Amino acid sequence: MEELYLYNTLTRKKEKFEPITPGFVGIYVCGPTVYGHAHLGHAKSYISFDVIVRYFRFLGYRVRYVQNITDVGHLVSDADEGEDKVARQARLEQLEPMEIAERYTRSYFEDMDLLNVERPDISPRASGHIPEQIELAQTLLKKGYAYEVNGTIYFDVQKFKEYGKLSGRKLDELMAAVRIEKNPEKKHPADFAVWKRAEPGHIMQWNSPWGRGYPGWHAECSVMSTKYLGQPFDIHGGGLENVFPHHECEIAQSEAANDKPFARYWLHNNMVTVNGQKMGKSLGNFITIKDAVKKYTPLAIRYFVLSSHYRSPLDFSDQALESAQKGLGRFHQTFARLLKAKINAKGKDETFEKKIDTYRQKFIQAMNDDFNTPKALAELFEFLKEINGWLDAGQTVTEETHKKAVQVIEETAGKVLGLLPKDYAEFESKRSGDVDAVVQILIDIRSALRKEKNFALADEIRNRLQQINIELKDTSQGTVWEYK
Ligand SMILES: Nc1ncnc2c1ncn2[C@@H]1O[C@H](COP(=O)(O)OP(=O)(O)OP(=O)(O)O)[C@@H](O)[C@H]1O
Ligand SMILES: [Zn+2]
Repeated sequence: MEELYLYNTLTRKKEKFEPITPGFVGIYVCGPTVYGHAHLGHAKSYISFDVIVRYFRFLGYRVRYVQNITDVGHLVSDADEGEDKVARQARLEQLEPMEIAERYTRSYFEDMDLLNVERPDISPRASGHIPEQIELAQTLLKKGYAYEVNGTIYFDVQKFKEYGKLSGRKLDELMAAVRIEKNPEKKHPADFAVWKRAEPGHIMQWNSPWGRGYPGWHAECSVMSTKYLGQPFDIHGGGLENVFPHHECEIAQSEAANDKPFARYWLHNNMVTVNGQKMGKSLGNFITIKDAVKKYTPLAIRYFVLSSHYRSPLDFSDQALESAQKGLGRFHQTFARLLKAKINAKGKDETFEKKIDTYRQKFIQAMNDDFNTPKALAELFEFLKEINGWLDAGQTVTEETHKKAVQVIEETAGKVLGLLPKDYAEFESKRSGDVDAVVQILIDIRSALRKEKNFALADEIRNRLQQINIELKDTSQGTVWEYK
């Protein structure tokens, strides 16, 4: 198996990927908080991890991909304060919180399907794992890593010596950095709620050994990842802004509760920005995927995301998306040209086969270097240039080599990057076949008209075809046609 290197936020370096169980990869990625339609920021996160999962599968691993749905517990402020995001939206739309969660979960999957993002293997919901989250709080209390104040269970960060190892933050710095009003219930300002008591009027609440309450935001990811992947598991992913506090807290509570490392590799995607500022629901500077697809094709959005590295920020602009749309258009055009090319010899073309192997290898090399999609795409463009050269006049197009070129594009650009429409090959060959047949009928009628000296009507056929970019050429072998 190829050697794959990935950048691990935990160790701050690129490391060779070694699965915990040979041949298997367990990956957990923080999913959306379902209180609004997904935006282009989400597109970057979930397209990036989709390609990562697809690439592991391409390498031959069996992957279990778990991505949660946050339908409870994510408060308006990441620091345990304010209203629940889903409950707030329910109040605004005058619906049940679970109606909001259901509506936006469906909307999320609709959008991801459009963007050709494969569905995770398991999409667990926070509200479906309340007993597990209560159990986590109980274990932490029993082991002395947590304390109860009036029905809220706080994690005691000072008890967990490694707190800060992911984000590189130190407890005393955190103490100094707290700007928000100090919560008198907490022993240290960085302590966080594993379980919270429900204040009067809080809609989503459950029974617990400490009275009515609801889980803290970080608890769901700790319990749902390990429930389905075991502890430790291979890869934990999410957006960069979740390193602190979310992922730092997940590590603390899971490692404290189970005395085992939590996840081996931590992968974080950078942000989609607008004029340099993070695109976010709370910030109101977002473009929903539903709006974006009114102007750009879903695959152009996907291509836009993959044209920068997942760890690089990506600034949104109409201009950038327009150029992505054009770039992908060129890509599809050449691929269509390859599919439609006339094969004029049997067997293979050794020289071109070598080139195909080289480009396939270069694609793999780029992806093995921390999933470098911009580099992989650049290699594919070079490959397409070569294909154009190969197809240009006078070349022999051999059957086997043609098939191999198509296959390599299908597996790299299609299977791994997801940039080819699902039924592309079928659609293109069927469409070009139909056009061929129809134009041939017109060519035959035109010849008959010319024989009858009805030149006016014959010319009309030619001119009308020209208006739709189909050019007829009268050669010594008869009339042929091509796109202008
Ligand atoms: N602008 C963005 N660029 C890249 N990833 C993002 C962006 N915004 C959110 N994400 C990622 O999408 C995932 C789900 O985010 P979530 O729905 O919980 O919150 P959010 O949309 O960031 O909320 P808000 O926009 O209110 O901050 C997270 O992993 C998050 O890091
Ligand atoms: Zn999470």
